[in-house]
Amino acid sequence: MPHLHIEKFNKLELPYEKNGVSFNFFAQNTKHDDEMLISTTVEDEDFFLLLKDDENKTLLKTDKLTRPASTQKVHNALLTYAKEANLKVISSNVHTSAKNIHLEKITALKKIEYFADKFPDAKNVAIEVGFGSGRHLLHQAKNNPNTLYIGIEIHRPSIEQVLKQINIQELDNLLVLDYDARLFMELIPSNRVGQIFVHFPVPWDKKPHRRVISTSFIEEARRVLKVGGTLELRTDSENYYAYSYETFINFPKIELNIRKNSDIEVSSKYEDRWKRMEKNIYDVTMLNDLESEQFCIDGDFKFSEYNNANNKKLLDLGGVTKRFEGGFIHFERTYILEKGIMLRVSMGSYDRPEHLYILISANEINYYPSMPLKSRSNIRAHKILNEVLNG
Ligand SMILES: C[S@@+](CC[C@H](N)C(=O)[O-])C[C@H]1O[C@@H](n2cnc3c(N)ncnc32)[C@H](O)[C@@H]1O
Repeated sequence: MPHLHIEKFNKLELPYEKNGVSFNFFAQNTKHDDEMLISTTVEDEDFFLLLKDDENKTLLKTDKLTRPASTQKVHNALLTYAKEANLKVISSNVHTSAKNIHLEKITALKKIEYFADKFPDAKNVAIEVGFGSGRHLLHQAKNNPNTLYIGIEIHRPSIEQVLKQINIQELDNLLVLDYDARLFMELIPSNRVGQIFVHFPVPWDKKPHRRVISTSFIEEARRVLKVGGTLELRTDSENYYAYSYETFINFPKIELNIRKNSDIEVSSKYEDRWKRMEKNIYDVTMLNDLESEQFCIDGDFKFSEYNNANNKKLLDLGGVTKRFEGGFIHFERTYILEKGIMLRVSMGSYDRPEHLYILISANEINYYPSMPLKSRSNIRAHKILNEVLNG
């Protein structure tokens, strides 16, 4: 992750704007004096830079939760802050090198709002979850020009690598999304997708709640797949295979096809490695035979009339969790701003929570940098949040 180790931090007078980078406000962690966030905007994208003490040095990097997909924006923000605030940089992995021309004219990288506003109306849609090096995804897109591929990944270097290839290979039927695929599923209209690929997902043997395959993922897959559409899991992990098989077979009615050590058209980097190690490879393909109802999630993320008299009291929320059936809202951290406070929360369902900030000023409350995804559990968590803020 891009970062600068600096000798001593200097505060700029905010707001401050230079070279298309705006620094808007500071947010000081109330529990940890050594942690501060700097709200930053680059080309309409809002995110935080994070300032933190690190073994006698000070570290300036991006906040994991809000960092933008483009590392170029992060580099620009870090270098601009360092220069404008006269920071003495001890060490850095941020390069001032020439821009990567392949990443300059990116149109394939979409934000979650792009899909939330209006899901693409292409006739054939296929999705790959966790495409990694992208070999399979790029191969599919190149060989099926009439299908729109949506690749979802959370690992930035993989995303940049694939964006570069999309540009080089001039593919116009491949979109990339930097997001948790488990949350993305709820945005897809019913009966729209022909194929969902989950190839070599991280097994998460010690943290099974982080696995992509789960009962709710399969439920959503069945809803979004067309009749005849498939969800294809390919894994080298016997544990993951056994766990997934059990999860699939627990459905009262399901059609599965199971194969062992069968080759597919293109072998991914992971697959090559496992094959060299002579590991077995398992495929579980679920064929969807259900026509699902269109679904509509009622509710919104409006905040009710807010009485700021309780403002400071909200700082006591740090560490508090409110639960409801199927979900929760947890107040992770609290911050003091010059004009208000900020809360960092995780909310939604247990197996795919969303992490967000909430800015609370004298008479306004907003999610930052963007709204939660419109899922049932997020709507319910938001209701509880409203009650807590006004309680
Ligand atoms: C073991 S790699 C496999 C990559 C690729 N499919 C292959 O076969 O080479 C798993 C990938 O899934 C991504 N990933 C894990 N959880 C994810 C999630 N919830 N949403 C999207 N991508 C995810 C990881 O970042 C990683 O790149």
